[in-house]
Amino acid sequence: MEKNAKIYVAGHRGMVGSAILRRLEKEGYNNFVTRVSSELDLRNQAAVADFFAAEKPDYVVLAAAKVGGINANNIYRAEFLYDNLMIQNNVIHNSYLNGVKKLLFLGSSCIYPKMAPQPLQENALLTGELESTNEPYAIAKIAGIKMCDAYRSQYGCNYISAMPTNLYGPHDNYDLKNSHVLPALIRKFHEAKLQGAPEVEVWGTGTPRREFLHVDDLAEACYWLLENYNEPGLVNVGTGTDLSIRELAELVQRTVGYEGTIRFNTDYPDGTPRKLMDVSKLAEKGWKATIGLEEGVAAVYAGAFEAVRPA
Ligand SMILES: NC(=O)C1=CN([C@@H]2O[C@H](COP(=O)(O)OP(=O)(O)OC[C@H]3O[C@@H](n4cnc5c(N)ncnc54)[C@H](OP(=O)(O)O)[C@@H]3O)[C@@H](O)[C@H]2O)C=CC1
Ligand SMILES: C[C@H]1O[C@H](OP(=O)(O)OP(=O)(O)OC[C@H]2O[C@@H](n3cnc4c(=O)[nH]c(N)nc43)[C@H](O)[C@@H]2O)[C@@H](O)[C@@H](O)C1=O
Repeated sequence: MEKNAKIYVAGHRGMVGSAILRRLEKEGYNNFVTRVSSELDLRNQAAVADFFAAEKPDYVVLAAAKVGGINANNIYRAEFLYDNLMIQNNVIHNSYLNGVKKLLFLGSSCIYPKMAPQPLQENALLTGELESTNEPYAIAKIAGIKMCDAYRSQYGCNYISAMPTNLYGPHDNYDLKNSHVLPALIRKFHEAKLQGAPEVEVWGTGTPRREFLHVDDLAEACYWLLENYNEPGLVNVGTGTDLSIRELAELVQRTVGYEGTIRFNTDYPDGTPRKLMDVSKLAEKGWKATIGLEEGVAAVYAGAFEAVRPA
């Protein structure tokens, strides 16, 4: 990308968008276009069309989405499907209409079938049934991947799709009901320590396995992809290692220094039993994650409660 290129980072206030913006700024890019959702609701077709026609960005990073953990995905099923389809349809189609040179679409590891062989290879897409708790979100994200590919094949658009594993980092969402597991556990253990509570509730059985990538590593990968990657289909972004939710809870407990016990509440769903990314496609091209989980969680915990956002 040219250093003076005009780059629209959609969702620049979110965890991922803000990390990508920081990474691009570090590289010397300074011609950004941004809008918060109250200024530009990306579900609004006419407003998005006007915005693209007026701003004419050269590059687009699509990090705006309706995002949440297992509980939010399961409850707000209509919003996860409608909002995400509308946002990505409007942004991708208007990028095409306005000659955007390259667009990066962010999906998620939940696009893969619930029982796909592990580690999850890119070619597992659409080979089996999805996990029910996040099916609406996954269907929207799969549509986004296919839309990028269709616009590439019919119109020659250079639109690429990256599938990050579960993420954490600065500007995460710490809402106890709607967030992902890692910020939720950091907050729960932190508050239990402050209050001297005897136990912390962790959802599900503790046996599901997840992989966690620091968002600064994701931003590094996205920068690399924007500079170097121009292929159809999807590319996984992760660390290639996972741990059980029980092990994760124990890691957070150690980090926080909480001395009570952990209680698993099986009224909450486990979701997908395992989601470990096969990251060999990116590794073969020379990219790999650098921030270890213990180190990343410690750094996030140190800064977390400055970054808590309202529910
Ligand atoms: N967090 C994770 O663990 C993972 C995230 N991803 C993907 O990464 C991307 C970013 O996620 P993340 O940063 O975590 O999410 P956040 O919730 O932190 O940020 C999402 C951003 O999207 C914007 N947004 C939401 N709805 C609208 C709308 N209707 N109009 C305009 N903007 C909107 C918000 O803007 P505003 O702040 O202005 O309201 C917000 O800044 C998503 O595509 C997500 O699917 C993929 C895998 C894992
Ligand atoms: C990134 C990915 O995130 C979502 O999928 P998920 O990985 O299942 O999400 P999660 O982080 O919320 O949970 C991971 C595991 O952890 C357990 N768990 C324990 N205790 C808490 C807890 O307190 N909060 C939460 N949220 N989970 C907990 C929880 O029961 C589950 O077994 C997708 O919907 C989709 O949005 C997506 O793309």
